[in-house]
Amino acid sequence: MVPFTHYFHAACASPMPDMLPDWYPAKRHPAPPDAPLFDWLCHEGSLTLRLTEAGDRDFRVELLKQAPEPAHDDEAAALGLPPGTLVWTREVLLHTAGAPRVYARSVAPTSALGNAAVELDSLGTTSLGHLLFRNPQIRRGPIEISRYPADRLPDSWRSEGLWARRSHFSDGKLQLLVCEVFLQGWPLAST
Ligand SMILES: C=C(O[C@@H]1C=C(C(=O)O)C=C[C@H]1O)C(=O)O
Repeated sequence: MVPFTHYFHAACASPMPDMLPDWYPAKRHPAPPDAPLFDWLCHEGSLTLRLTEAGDRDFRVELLKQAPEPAHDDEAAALGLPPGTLVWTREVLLHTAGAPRVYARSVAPTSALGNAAVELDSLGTTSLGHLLFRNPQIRRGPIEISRYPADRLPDSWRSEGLWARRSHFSDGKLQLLVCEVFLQGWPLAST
């Protein structure tokens, strides 16, 4: 007979089901956050530029990771890919006014990096926003918002219920899904 403790440990060891984000078009979310965070989530222009201005030009990108990895299920669905497809992935922290304020994760099918492939691969700590917003061929799709699963965030910035937004950037060939999570302590005192 299998002892009770065996069942107990097996139950504790089993992975928690992945909490999924619940994306809604920003203006149709049933329980959106208050201003000014909602205004930041809905902002269609460059977040890099807005954060740079809000931090009085004290802005920098900290590169956490840039590598191919399996897409999360919601990312794969948004890009029309089978679950788990390997995608080009870039994760950064956007620092302004002396601290990380936003975690950003951008993913693209490796076959859809388009003409930007070389530039994307060599971005380093240059903001992706510079590349996206200086090219008039690249259009932003509608912004969606959701609370973001804590277990997808870097360890030191893990917190339940943080707000995120995502949108799709494309010039026809490039297919890039950019997700930005507003970290704890938001909004900035200056906003
Ligand atoms: C999309 C933008 O670029 C920002 C910069 C990123 C980066 O360097 O990886 C990622 C997402 C954005 O937060 C923007 O500035 O709006």
